[in-house]
Amino acid sequence: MDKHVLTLNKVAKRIQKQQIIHSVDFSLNQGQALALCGGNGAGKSTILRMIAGILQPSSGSIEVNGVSWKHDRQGYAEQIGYMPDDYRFGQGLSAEETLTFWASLRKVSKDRVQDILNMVGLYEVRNKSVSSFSKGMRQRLLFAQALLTKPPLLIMDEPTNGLDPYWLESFITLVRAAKMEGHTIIFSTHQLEIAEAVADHVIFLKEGRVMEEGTVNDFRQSYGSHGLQSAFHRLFGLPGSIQSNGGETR
Ligand SMILES: Nc1ncnc2c1ncn2[C@@H]1O[C@H](COP(=O)(O)OP(=O)(O)OP(=O)(O)O)[C@@H](O)[C@H]1O
Repeated sequence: MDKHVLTLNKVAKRIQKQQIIHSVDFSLNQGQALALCGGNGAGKSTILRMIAGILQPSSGSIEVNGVSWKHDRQGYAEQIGYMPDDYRFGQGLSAEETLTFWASLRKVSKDRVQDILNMVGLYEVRNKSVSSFSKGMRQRLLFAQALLTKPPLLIMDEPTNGLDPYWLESFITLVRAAKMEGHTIIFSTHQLEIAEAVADHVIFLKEGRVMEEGTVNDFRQSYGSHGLQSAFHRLFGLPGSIQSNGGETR
């Protein structure tokens, strides 16, 4: 039997009097990628922040490789890399200085910093101030820091926001390579084509509940060739939905 890298067991989150996440269960095996999809406010970031240990569930449990944040924070932190949906970088620091700072905190070698700058296409601009970077360049820097320690679990909140088509392609290649290297990946996205390109498993969330889940193939079998788009349209009631018999729009 495959060993689960990530397990969520009846995870719920209440903030003040609002139930943000209702009992969510899922697990992921090594090398698998899971996409969390859904409209604005569905609860994607909240789930990812709980997995990243930034928020604690109100009930239920989360384990990464059998380690829970509650029982072993240091051990848990070593299991994960987290790419937030937004981050305020230190003023005036270059890309290389920023990554070197994170690398020193995590005892990562300087060689790894150079390798990863190369990998995400920021090597040429490594000495430029991050404050001069575009959104897409900042996203690539955040992706680099999440992968610095080669963590077993990579958590990414809207990783492709602001990427142009070239870097979107490159991102897909990087994520596929990370999977091949054995990283397990969970990410949120509004871009269903990204989910389709890299995810093994997709979960649609609405108002903090899992509405539908399955493999990309499961969605194709249920909804036709535009499986994820059709499921999204059905769940979120957008016009122009695609019929289940093979992708004709109404
Ligand atoms: N600290 C908080 N206090 C109160 N409500 C919150 C808090 N954090 C999140 N929420 C609410 O929880 C719900 C889920 O938010 P979340 O950011 O997880 O959604 P999301 O699916 O990531 O949305 P988006 O796609 O817009 O980023 C929203 O209704 C949001 O307003």
